[in-house]
This record gives sequence, C-alpha cells and structure tokens, in this order.
Amino acid sequence: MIEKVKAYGELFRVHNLLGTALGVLAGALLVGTELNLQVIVAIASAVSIAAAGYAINDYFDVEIDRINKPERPLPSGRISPQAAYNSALLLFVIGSLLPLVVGPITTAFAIANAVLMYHYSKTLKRKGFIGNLTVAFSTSATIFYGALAVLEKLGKLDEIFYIIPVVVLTFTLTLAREVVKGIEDYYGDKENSVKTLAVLMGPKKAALAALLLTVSCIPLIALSYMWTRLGTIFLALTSTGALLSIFSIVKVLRSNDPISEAAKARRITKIAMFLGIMAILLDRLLSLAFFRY
Ligand SMILES: CC(C)=CCC/C(C)=C/CC/C(C)=C/CC/C(C)=C/COC[C@H](O)COP(=O)(O)O
Ligand SMILES: CC(C)=CCC/C(C)=C/CC/C(C)=C/CC/C(C)=C/COP(=O)(O)OP(=O)(O)O
Ligand SMILES: [Mg+2]
Repeated sequence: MIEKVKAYGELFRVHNLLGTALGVLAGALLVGTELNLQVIVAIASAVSIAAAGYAINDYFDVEIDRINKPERPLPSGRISPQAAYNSALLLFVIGSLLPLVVGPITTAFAIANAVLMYHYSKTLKRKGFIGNLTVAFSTSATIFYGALAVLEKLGKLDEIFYIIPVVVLTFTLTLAREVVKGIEDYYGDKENSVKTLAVLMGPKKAALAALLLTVSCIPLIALSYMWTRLGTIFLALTSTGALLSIFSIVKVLRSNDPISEAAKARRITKIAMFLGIMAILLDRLLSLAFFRY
C-alpha cells in the first residue's frame, strides 16, 4: 500500500504541485488580503489539474521514459498506463468542477487549462517551441488563476489588468527555462525531430534567445513593482533570480560544451522560479502582517 501511494506521489510530481499551489496563492495575494474559500478552491483546482497534467504526460511519454527514465512509475510497472490515464481523467474533471463555486469565468479558465495540459502531452510537446510556449503559459496561468478567482467573486474583474506584468514576467522566465531545457535535450530532440529552438537554430543561438528572454525580465520586474502592491522584498528576490539566471545562461553561451552547461542552467533557473514565488509571497504576507495592505 505504501509503495503504491509513493508511486502515485511520483506520478503526480507532488514536489512540483507545491509550486503550483504557491503560484495560485501568490496570484490571490496580489489582489486580495485573505486565504478565503475561493482561494482554497482555486488552489485545489489548479493542483488537481496539474497532477492530471503530469499523469497524462507520463501516460503519453511511457515509451520515451522506458529509455530515458525507466525508474518512472509506468515504465517500472508500479502503475499501469490505464490506471494513470483513468486517474488523470478523474483529476481533470475534479479540477474543472471545483471552480463552479467561484464563478463561470474561473471555471472556463480551469477547463481551458485542463484541455491544454492534455494536448500538451498528447501532441504539442513534440512540436518543440510550441510545447515550450504551452508550459510557460500554464505556469504563468497559476498566478493569473489565483487572482481571477478572488476578483470574479468580488465582482472586480477589471482589476486583473494590474497583475499582467507579473504574469508576463512568469511566462518570460519560464519560457527562457524551457528553451534552456531544449538545449540540454538537444541530441535526443534532434534524433526525434522535435522542433525546439536548439534543434532549429543550434544550441548557441537558442542560448542567445534564452538570454534575451531573461534580460527582458528586468524591465518586467520594474513594471510589476510599479503596477502592483509589491515592494522591496519582491524587487530584491526577483532581481537576484534574474541575475542568477542571466549568469548561468551566459555561461552556456560561452561554453565549449553548451549541452552540459545547460543542465546547470536548468537547475539555476528553477531556483530563480522558486525565488520568484517566494518574492511575491514574502512581500505580500509581510505587507499584510505589518500594514494590513
Ligand atoms: C526573474 C524572476 C526570478 C522572475 C520570477 C517570476 C515568477 C513569479 C515565477 C514563478 C513561477 C511559478 C509560478 C512557479 C510555480 C510552479 C512551478 C514549480 C513550476 C516549475 O516548473 C515545473 C516544470 O514543468 C518542471 O520542471 P522540471 O523540474 O525541469 O521537470
Ligand atoms: C491555472 C490552472 C487552472 C491550471 C494550470 C495548472 C497547471 C497545469 C500547472 C502546472 C504547469 C506546468 C509547469 C505544467 C508542466 C507540464 C508538464 C507535464 C511538464 C513535464 O512534461 P515533459 O516535457 O515530458 O518533461 P518531463 O521529462 O519532466 O516529463
Ligand atoms: Mg514527460
């Protein structure tokens, strides 16, 4: 029984689900001041859809994972492909029905993301850069979703525009990271004709594209600071994350072995993403604790 629970925890990538939950909470705190029912529902809904997204990903990736990741739950035989598929469908439905208690727009957004996650793993991922755009969109959608749930319930949807710079910032950093992951996976993607930027323009030019995306995060951080309730902690942590990412991608650009260097940049940019989440959460929670704002 314990082994089965552990296997499903690996299938749903529980460690990443924490990031998704924090992403939704961050979005909610950008426009609201409390952890109320709609925030809890939005978190549960997004986590359910993300878990389904990871399960359906392993279902469609099972043959690739038999070679690259044989220890994963499906190729190792600990969970059957049909069980993974059924659990994904159930979680997609749960995640899409939960926001009905919030409102129709939040529900429609959840359903759209559920459909997108299914098609990412079924087809979009193998199209290369389109797959990168999808992951960047669904990652930034977690922040948008938290704010949407709060504002739809309050009847203040017009205020959603104030968080657009933060959503674009999240999208941009995540896209840069997905391009870096494409450099790391260059040889396998090239063999399987996956049209990532690294395959289409070569690892070095792809690294330059990732660098330009990451540098563009700097003005987006400034815009986010000016347009929202975010303050100094947000500026400090996101600027640190941006600089760490820029330096790691410059090293890929200058390296004689960009593929190996990209593996390090992938880890650094994931740290930057969590710095980004903590930047919003710490800034807002301290602001609420000391200034009730
Ligand atoms: C410049 C800078 C630091 C900007 C910060 C932007 C920001 C607020 C980012 C937040 C990103 C976010 C919402 C993260 C939570 C969700 C999460 C943990 C995503 C990680 O990516 C999941 C990915 O599919 C798995 O990656 P891998 O580990 O490579 O398999
Ligand atoms: C906003 C709402 C309602 C839902 C969005 C909630 C989601 C889906 C959040 C997660 C976003 C995210 C980071 C999705 C990643 C998609 C995914 C399955 C990535 C892993 O796929 P691969 O590209 O095969 O990489 P692996 O090698 O790790 O399997
Ligand atoms: Mg996969």
